[in-house]
Amino acid sequence: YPWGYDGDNGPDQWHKNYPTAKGRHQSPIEINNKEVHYDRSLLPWFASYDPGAAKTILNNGKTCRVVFDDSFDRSVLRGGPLQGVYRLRQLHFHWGSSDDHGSEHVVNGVRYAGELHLLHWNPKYSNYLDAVRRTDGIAVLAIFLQVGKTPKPEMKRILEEINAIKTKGKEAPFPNFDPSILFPKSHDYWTYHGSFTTPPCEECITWIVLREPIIVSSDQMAKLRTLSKNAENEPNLPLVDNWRPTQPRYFRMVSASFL
Ligand SMILES: NS(=O)(=O)c1nccs1
Ligand SMILES: [Zn+2]
Repeated sequence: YPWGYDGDNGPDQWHKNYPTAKGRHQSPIEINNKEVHYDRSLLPWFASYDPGAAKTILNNGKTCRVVFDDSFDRSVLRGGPLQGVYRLRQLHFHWGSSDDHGSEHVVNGVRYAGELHLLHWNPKYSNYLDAVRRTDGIAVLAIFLQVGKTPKPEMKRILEEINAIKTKGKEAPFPNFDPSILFPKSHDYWTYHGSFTTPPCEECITWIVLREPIIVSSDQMAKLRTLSKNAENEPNLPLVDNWRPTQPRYFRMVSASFL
């Protein structure tokens, strides 16, 4: 079923074809200091990524995604709230139509210009599709994009490829890339149990949301907005505002790794 982010197939309608979208463990959520619980037993998280695992970059009409070889424990995330290692499968972005919004998670009322998601799956399950059916199947590391004067040079590599994947379905080789170069200095994080922020919205994700945003320039955000959600031979529809509004937290605890 075609779902999207606006009008009749937007986030408020997703539940009609994807009933889980109205579940009790949906993402994204608002993270408010007053409701966060500092958990001193939370461990630091570690990413050990092999640059050689990077394969391609693509525009799927919904986001810009970089895909990695996840056929063995080649690029993994471990520690933090996680048991064992989780395999890096892909990274992608969410962004707005202007710099004052675009992130999915909202921190103390602050919306960032965008949000980077690095998706990992638990290899204790036989494959990715099996992992998305398990509450501990997926781990997503989320990093906010904040607009500032001194852009992160490491974002350049991804943005240089944008011209090759302008329209839906376009894909380009993206070899030799270690996404940990995009990480901010601090590894402080919040963590909670939630879902995919896109349909079918399975509730299988341990979210690890970094407190420190990475700084991108307004031009870099504008570059992302030059992507189109239509295919090459269709009328141009800018790919912008591909973020889901925050969902009810219900009885979930958001834990912080920092005081
Ligand atoms: N935005 S997300 O990381 O929850 C995601 N949706 C589909 C694949 S990965
Ligand atoms: Zn995402």
